[in-house]
Amino acid sequence: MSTTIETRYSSHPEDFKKYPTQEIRDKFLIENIFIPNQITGIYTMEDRLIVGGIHPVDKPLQLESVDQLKAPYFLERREIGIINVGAGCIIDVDGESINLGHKEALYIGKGIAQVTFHPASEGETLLYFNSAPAHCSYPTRKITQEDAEVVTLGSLENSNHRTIYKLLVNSVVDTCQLQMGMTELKPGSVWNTMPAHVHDRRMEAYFYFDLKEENVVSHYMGAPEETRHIWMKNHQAVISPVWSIHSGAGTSNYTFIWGMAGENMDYGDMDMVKPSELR
Ligand SMILES: O=C(O)C(=O)C[C@H](O)C(=O)CO
Ligand SMILES: [Zn+2]
Repeated sequence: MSTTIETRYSSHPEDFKKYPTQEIRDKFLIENIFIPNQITGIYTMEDRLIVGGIHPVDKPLQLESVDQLKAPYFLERREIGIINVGAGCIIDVDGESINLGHKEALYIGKGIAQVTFHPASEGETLLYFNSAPAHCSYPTRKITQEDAEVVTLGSLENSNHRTIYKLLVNSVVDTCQLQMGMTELKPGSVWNTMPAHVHDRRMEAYFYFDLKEENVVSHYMGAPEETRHIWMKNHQAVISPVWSIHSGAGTSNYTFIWGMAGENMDYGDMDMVKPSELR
């Protein structure tokens, strides 16, 4: 088996307040996203999102069903969004070969039985993915940065100047409940998602990359009135339950992928929190 998925259960916001550092890390941080010649991930009970990585090195990897799904194939009742954070590579989707470049996204809908990831001919193959339960089949689509809905937010003065590429959102592609995109911080800016927000309608996962070995991100989570932080490195992901803010400050700029699943498909549906209200 080259596909291994670990289950993580949900946490109550009142219990979360009592967690020591290691328990917060064990329950929310995903430290090892890329394992050579493996497809690995976490099946979180937060909206049943699967968060993972695909890292073929010297052989193609096939997306296989896992025990948690009790399904003949992975996408029998699911959709998946994949964002390439490594070298350009080929993905076979039901016999069609798709070339996916760096920072491009691929949406594959429910009902696709055969998905194979090939190692890049040059450079590392690093594919980050989110997968959510799906009620109907939408067509497979590659989404480039040119196809994305792009917004630039923040300012250098507030250390939060960043460009948001909305890749898998309902103005760009049809999905059942998955939304994904990528936010690039400009040099000199370190804060993402500040002012912070929550959205009871959708959980979220963040994956940090483009971060040099010596740099880290302090990711903030928890209810706005009682936050905690998790120190994160390059190529690590974090689960954000619906009651939690999700924001971070790095020791340099960086890029991150956000992905959401849940009740609605409205990217802008956020309950904003003023920086002065955070505790
Ligand atoms: O930097 C930001 O702000 C974001 O990227 C916010 C995320 O897209 C998000 O949290 C969407 O709900
Ligand atoms: Zn959010």
